[in-house]
Parts: sequence; structure tokens; C-alpha cells
Amino acid sequence: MICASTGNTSASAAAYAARAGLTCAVLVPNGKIALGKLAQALVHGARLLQLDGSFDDCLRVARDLADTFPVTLVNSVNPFRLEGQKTAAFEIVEDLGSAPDVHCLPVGNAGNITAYWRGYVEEDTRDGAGRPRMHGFQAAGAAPIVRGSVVTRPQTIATAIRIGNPASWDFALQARDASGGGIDAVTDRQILSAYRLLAHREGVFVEPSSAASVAGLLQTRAAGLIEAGERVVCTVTGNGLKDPEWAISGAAKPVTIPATVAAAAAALDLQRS
Ligand SMILES: N[C@@H](CCOP(=O)(O)O)C(=O)O
Repeated sequence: MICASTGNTSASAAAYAARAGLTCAVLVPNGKIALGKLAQALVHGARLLQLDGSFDDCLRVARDLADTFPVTLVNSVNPFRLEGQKTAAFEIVEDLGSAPDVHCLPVGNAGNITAYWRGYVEEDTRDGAGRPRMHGFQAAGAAPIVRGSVVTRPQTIATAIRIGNPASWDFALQARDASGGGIDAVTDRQILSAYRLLAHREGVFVEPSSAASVAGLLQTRAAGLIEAGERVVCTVTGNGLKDPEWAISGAAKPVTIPATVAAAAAALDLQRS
């Protein structure tokens, strides 16, 4: 099997391939993948090729290889991928008892927004679970759907969604329009601020790309498009340990002290009661 990836798809593909005893080839943009994600693909034994180009170049090459050689492409252009991914919406409905009012999520290759919407529609058709307004968020420097044109050199700290020509572009527009939602851009500054908010206030450590959903939620609420009391689900797509660079660079330097109670108490500003 083969995939193009900004990191997360390759990590999953490599793990499942290992379990199934399959060979997995991974095409990634050279120097643009967070270390934790590369580590996952490598530890599961994937054949890793770094291409001098963007994710979009990787996907183009992977598609051509899958058309020409006996390899299966497992990106979200594979209909079975979307069928599997849509079941995440079933799980949300099962947990909440019905669909949320709003679902916010990051948009890179646009597989997630496509798959979740499909899942909600199916669940609603089957059981009348309701349908959320789908709000997708691209990084401002990698926002082809928001701009309405391909971005040839996408730029953002949110490496997982650094994509200039999403494969499921049309499906994403359908999800937006049919659900009465939106697809908007958030800046890297907003993403980092939501990233810190999630870590500091919620105890949830995500990778920066994932925080695009929460940054977008805050922006959409501030714009008056979400009412107080509405039930909102945010998808956060990756664990923070996969891309820890921003956690470390943004944090205070650790303090080094002698190994004594007095030094520790002083460093922590503790007073005897
Ligand atoms: N962010 C994705 C990009 C590939 O998307 P896919 O949904 O088509 O596999 C990644 O993790 O690689």
C-alpha cells in the first residue's frame, strides 16, 4: 500500500500495514513533517520517501503510482477510507444521543469534513439523529478553499494541514453548503493561542494543526454564528507529542536547583503554614 502524507496518515497507514503484514510506502514532503510522525512511520517499518515538493506533489505521485503499479492508495481519495472514517460521526451520535448543533474541524486534504458529514447524514437518515452545521478551518497560509484557488506554496506552522490543493475539495463544499456551515481561515497566531488554551485550561495536549478547530470555534462564536447553549463538537486530529516543537519553544525554561527541600520551596515560592 502507499500514501502521501503530512504525517498522520502515514503513521496510521504504517501501523495498520505492520499489523496486516503488508508493505507500506509513504511519500512525504521533504523537511516538512513533524519528527514524532516520522518516528511512527519508521518504527512500523514503512518505506519512507521524502520528495522535494509539497504534500500535493506527493499525492500526485502516489496517485500515479497506484494507477500504474500494483499498490493500493490509502489516502482519503480511496472510497473505503471515507467509509471507515465516517464511523467517527456514528460514535459522536452514540455518545451524545443525537448529532451536535455544530461540528468544527481542521481542513487539510478535506477527507475528515467529507467523511464526518457523510456519517451524520447516514445516521440521520437511519435514526433521525439530526445534522450539525459543519464548520471547517484552514490555516490562513494554506487556505485554498477559502480563497477559491489552489495555493502552490502553502505556509503554516500547522504542518498536518499544510495543503494547497485538497483532494476532497468539492465534497467539502457540499458538506459546508448542505449543512449550512462554513469553511474559513484562522491565522497561525490564533492556532497557537487555541493550542495553549487547550493545554492550559482543558488539560488536552494536541498538535498545532488540531487546534485549528478550536481557534475556528472561538472565531465563529465571536462572529455571532454560534448561539449560547448550542452543542459543539471539535475534532482534534493529533496528539501533541507528535509535534512538540511549539510546546517546548513556547514554554518557560526549566529551573535548575540544588537537591534540597529549601531550594525547591524557595523556587516554588512556598511559605510554611
Ligand atoms: N493531513 C493528512 C493529509 C493526507 O490526508 P488524507 O486524509 O487524504 O490521508 C495526513 O495526515 O497526512
